[in-house]
Amino acid sequence: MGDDTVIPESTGTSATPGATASGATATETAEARVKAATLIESLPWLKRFHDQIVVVKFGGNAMVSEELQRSFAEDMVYLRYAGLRPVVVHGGGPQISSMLERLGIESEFRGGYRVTSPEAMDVVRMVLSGGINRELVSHINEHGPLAAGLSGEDAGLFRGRRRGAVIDGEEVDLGLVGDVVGVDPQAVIAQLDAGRIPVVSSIAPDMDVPGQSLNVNADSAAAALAVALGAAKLVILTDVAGLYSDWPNRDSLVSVITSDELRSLLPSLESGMIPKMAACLEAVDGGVAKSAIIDGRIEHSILLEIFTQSGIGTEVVPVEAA
Ligand SMILES: Nc1ncnc2c1ncn2[C@@H]1O[C@H](COP(=O)(O)OP(=O)(O)O)[C@@H](O)[C@H]1O
Ligand SMILES: CC(=O)N[C@@H](CCC(=O)OP(=O)(O)O)C(=O)O
Repeated sequence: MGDDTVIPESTGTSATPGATASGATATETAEARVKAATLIESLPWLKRFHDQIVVVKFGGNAMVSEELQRSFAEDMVYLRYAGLRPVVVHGGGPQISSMLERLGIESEFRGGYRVTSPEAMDVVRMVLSGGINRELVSHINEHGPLAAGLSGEDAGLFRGRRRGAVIDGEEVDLGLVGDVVGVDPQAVIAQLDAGRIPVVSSIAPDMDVPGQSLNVNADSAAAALAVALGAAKLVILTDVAGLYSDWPNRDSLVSVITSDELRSLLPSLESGMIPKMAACLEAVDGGVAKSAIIDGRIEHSILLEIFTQSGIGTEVVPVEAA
C-alpha cells in the first residue's frame, strides 16, 4: 500500500496501462486516497464522541421509504459500533395523518402541532408506539439484537402536561397535545448500559389526568430527553436541507446559528419548523453542546453530520461557542 509511482507505459512491466508499482491504476490510487482521507477525517470526532450519548430524532418525513428506514437503521448500528451511544426518538406525522384519513377522522395542524381529539389520540398512539416504533426496532435488529423499543409512557420515562397555543394573539385549544415537563431517563440509561439502542416514541402520560395519554411533538420529546440524558448532541432528521432564514428562498440556508440568534428568529418561523427549532433551542439552553437539523432523505447524512468537519444542514450552538 502507499506506492504511487506511475510506471510509464513504454517501459512498464504491468499489463495495465497507467498502473502503479503496486498494481493499482493512478485512478484507483487517487480513489483510495480519497477514501482514506474520509476515514481519517472522522478520527477527531470518534475521539470527541466516544461513549457520548447522541439523541437522533427521525422525523416522519425523513422515513418515507423502506430504503430510508433501513439506511437509518444501518447508521444507528454504525454509531453504536463506532463507540457512541445513540438514542432514537421518532416521529411519524405523515403516517398518523394518512391513518386518520383512512379512518375518516379529521385532524388539523395549528402552529406546527396536531389538534388531537381523544379519538385521534388512540390513532397517534397506535401508529407511533404500535407501528413505527416496531418497524425501526426490527430494522435495527436485522443487524443483531441491539434495539429496544420504549414509549414515553414506559417506566415513568416522560411526564406530560397539556399545552395550549397562542396563535395570532388568540388562545387555541390543541386538545390532547402535551409538553414533556419531566423525564426519568433511567429506563433509557439501563438499555444504553446493556449496550442497546433505545428507540423512543413521543407519547407521554398526562400528569394531571391519570390514565390519559398526550400527543407530544417528537422534536420536543427528543429535546427533553437529550437534556435529561446530558447528551453531547441532538440531531434532527427531516425533509429539508436545514433551516432557511428566508423560507422558501433556497439561497437562505443557515449553516450555523447561535441560540440567541435563533431565539430572535423563532417568532417569524412557520409550520413544522417551529417545534423543530424550538427543540434545538431547548436542547442547547439545557446544556446540550450542539443541535443540528439535517436532511434525512440523503442516505447516511447523519454520518456526514457527526464524522466530518463541515457537517451538513444547520447547527445550533450556544452563544459562548460561536
Ligand atoms: N424556515 C424554514 N426552513 C426550512 N423548512 C421550513 C421552514 N419553514 C417551514 N418549513 C417546512 O417545514 C418542513 C419540516 O417540518 P415537518 O414537515 O414537521 O417535518 P418532520 O416530519 O421531519 O418533523 C419542511 O419540509 C418545510 O416545508
Ligand atoms: C402534537 C403533534 O403534532 N404531534 C405529532 C407527533 C408525531 C411527530 O412529531 O412526527 P414528525 O416528527 O414526523 O413531525 C403529530 O401528531 O404529528
